[in-house]
Amino acid sequence: MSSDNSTRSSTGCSTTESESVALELQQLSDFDSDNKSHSTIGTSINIDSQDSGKESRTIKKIKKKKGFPKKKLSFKDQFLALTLKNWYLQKRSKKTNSIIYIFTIEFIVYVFCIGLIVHHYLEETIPENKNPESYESDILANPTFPYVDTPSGSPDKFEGALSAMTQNLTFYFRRDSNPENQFSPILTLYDTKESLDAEFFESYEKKSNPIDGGIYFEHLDLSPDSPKVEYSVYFNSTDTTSQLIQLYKQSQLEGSTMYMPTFVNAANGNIFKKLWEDDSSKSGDAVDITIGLKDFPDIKRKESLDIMSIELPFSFSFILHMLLPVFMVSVVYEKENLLINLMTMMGLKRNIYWLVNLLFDWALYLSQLTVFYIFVAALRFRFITQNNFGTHFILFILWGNTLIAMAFFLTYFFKKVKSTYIIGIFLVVLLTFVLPTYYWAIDASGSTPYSTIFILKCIPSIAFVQALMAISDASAIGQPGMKLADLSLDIENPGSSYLFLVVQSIILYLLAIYLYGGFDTWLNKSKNFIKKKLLKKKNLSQSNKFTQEEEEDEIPQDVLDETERVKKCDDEIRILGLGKTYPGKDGNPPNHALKGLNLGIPKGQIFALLGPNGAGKTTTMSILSGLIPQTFGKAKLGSISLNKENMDEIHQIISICTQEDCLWASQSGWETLEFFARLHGYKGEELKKRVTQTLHDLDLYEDRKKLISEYSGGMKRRISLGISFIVDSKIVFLDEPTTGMDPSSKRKVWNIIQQKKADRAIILTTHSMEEADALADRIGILENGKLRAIGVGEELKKRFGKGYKFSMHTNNPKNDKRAHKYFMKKYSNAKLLNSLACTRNYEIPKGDLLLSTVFNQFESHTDKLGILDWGISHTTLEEVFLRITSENSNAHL
Ligand SMILES: Nc1ncnc2c1ncn2[C@@H]1O[C@H](COP(=O)(O)OP(=O)(O)OP(=O)(O)O)[C@@H](O)[C@H]1O
Repeated sequence: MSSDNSTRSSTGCSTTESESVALELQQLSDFDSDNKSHSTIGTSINIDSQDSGKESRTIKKIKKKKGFPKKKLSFKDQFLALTLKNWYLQKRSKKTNSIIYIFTIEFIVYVFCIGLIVHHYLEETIPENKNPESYESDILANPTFPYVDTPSGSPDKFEGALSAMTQNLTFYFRRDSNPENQFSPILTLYDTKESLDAEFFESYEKKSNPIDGGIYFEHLDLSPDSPKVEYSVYFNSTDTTSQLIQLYKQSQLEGSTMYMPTFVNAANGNIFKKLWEDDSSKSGDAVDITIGLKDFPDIKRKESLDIMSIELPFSFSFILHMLLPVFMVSVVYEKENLLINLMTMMGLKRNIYWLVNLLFDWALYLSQLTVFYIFVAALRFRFITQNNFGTHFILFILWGNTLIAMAFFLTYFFKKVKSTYIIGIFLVVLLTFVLPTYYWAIDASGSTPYSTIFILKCIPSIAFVQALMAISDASAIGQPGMKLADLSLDIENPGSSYLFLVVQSIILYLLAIYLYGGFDTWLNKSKNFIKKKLLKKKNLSQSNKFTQEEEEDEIPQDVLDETERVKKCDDEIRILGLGKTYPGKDGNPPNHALKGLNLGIPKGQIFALLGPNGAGKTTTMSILSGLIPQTFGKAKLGSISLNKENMDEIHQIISICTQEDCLWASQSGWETLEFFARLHGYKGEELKKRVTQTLHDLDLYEDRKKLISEYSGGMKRRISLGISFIVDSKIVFLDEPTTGMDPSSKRKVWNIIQQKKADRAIILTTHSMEEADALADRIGILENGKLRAIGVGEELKKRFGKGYKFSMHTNNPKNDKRAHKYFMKKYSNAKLLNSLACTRNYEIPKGDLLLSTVFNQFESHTDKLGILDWGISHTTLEEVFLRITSENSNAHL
């Protein structure tokens, strides 16, 4: 088996491909003179970025020697290009974000309209004192208040009241209507302070059947060991009564018949009585009694129901949460349409991409916040009038930061815009209603352990809503509002939520950076160190496994020659032993998609990489453009070695026309090209000229203002091609650039590619043999991850073609038979391929035919044999392709 599969190498030895790869890798020192490591068979397979430190030193040297492109893509240019692109997209974001915006706007209108209606029409009247501060509440706070007998008839009523006091009842005394009993108070019980207030106010307004006073127990604990009582005495605030207060203060009570002190005495007397009745041993002990004096309510304040204080934590947190899917969608859209990859391959630095997105998200967030503040300020909601501005503004800023961090982090897990919308809205409902309601419920129970509150506040939305609720509560009716000084780090205080939000945003940003590979350079160094130390053995065994499998294949001479050439050449693109193994999934074995490719492409050349589906063409392009890392092997683009550390430099010298059209549907053709040109630093007139010229070349100038979504498939393909040529890159990758184009567009595109090749090295993959024939200076046929043939098109046809194709067309069936007889007589080795309606096609083996002889033979017999038309042609590239690929697939069977 091995002898059958061996082929003669240039030195005359029998060589297999795996040996050759090993050999090639041993000679990597020629390929990269500064890098002398990794040259043994086993370890050389895994060269990737282990030598990153050395590599960067190497690059610097080479840059000096060969003149690395002086014009580096600048931060400013990239920032400006991205900002303008985002601005164009935002202008038209109605299309992409319409559902969210409509939903949000409707909700805002709904909430604020209800707020307005309630604010203006559902007013509540609250009685209160004109001057509530006029009496000190503790003037009677004397625990050893003297006992005074209550007026006749009243003690019984106090008894009843006191027994009911355990339920915090309020009561008042009304003068008996019988003039004889006018100093005998009548006791009336009320169960709420509000109803008592209302009764007092009515009595004050009517000035008839006046109420003399009342008592409202704020605190009543008659436990024998530590009794504590707190109550307020209401009285009618007439001049006489005011004087009485003065008298009372001076303890000039003897002989007084006035009611107010009497009430106090009565209340105290009965409290003591109640206490000491049960335990006479305590008789005479001091009891902690706090007594306040309250004027009758004498004015009515109209207070509208401040709906915002009640619903704001939920409604506004919902509105702000709705920005989460909006933030996510813009990134996921660019991920789904491979736009982030395209922009990166075209030289965009990822950190600038995220920075511009961050700024745009902030702009959107702050605009929503401004709308909110304008509304609440215009309507004078207590949330804004009562609370210190800093308390809520700081909270909203911290929340904005956390929300954006959360959006960045979550985008990593989404691939499709549709699922982002659906799951995003579901998340919003969960985060704004379900979880906070749960938190509210358990918080209201008052017995939640600190640890539970802590865990719940680890969810960013709960930390935010908790703080918002606390600030709203602090400014609810009757509350003074919140000041910055009120904030603390206590877990139940909103201040702790601020800290939670800061920590959460930092964690989320770090996670997002990690997931998107922001720490890769740093991690790679550590990983490589560990790999070197610990996993050396594992790598060796994996590499050998692959090598053994490959030993069964033979390498054609032209491929071997190319390998030798690449080692010594100075081509713009040099690929040596490049391989890719995709890990096996769901129990499938790993897929060796590329098995040691050796190839060199000089400047000014178009190289067509042909191959059947799954041959490894796109994998090759993806590795070279840095989209995926190689599993083994090396490549150099210009003077830069292909590895992770050098990707930024590589992206500055390459451009790509991807297999899929990676375009923004809501950008115009002009804007798309302008964006990529700006990315590469073109400005002003030069930029305009370039975009105009490219659009003319692509025959799209007339349609430049149309949105990409209105372009046909062929037009989109042309714009994709335009992207790869609008910048001055040294290396261009064209992945099936003319798929779906009509023949005339195809030819135009071929012309453009031909014109642009002069100072570029171009790799073209295509399934169109006609295209490869028309464009390629050299052709490589890839099959099952290996190069099966390489050379100039004509050479390949000669080498792999079986001979010539001859066809003739006669004027009638009789002549058709005669002509066939004549032909077979002259070329007995020829094979009739097909015959239909007086047209016959033959295949003539190589070497049997001299074109001048054929010409003489048939030109002189055309009239005799009734031949209307005849022709002879070489084997087509398609036949070569089919032959090479079918031979190899047969060999594999
Ligand atoms: N991300 C991936 N994960 C696993 N296997 C992959 C992945 N991408 C490609 N492959 C496999 O690698 C092999 C080469 O695929 P590739 O896309 O490079 O072929 P291709 O020559 O470009 O094919 P086509 O002409 O259809 O575009 C195929 O077997 C394919 O299934």
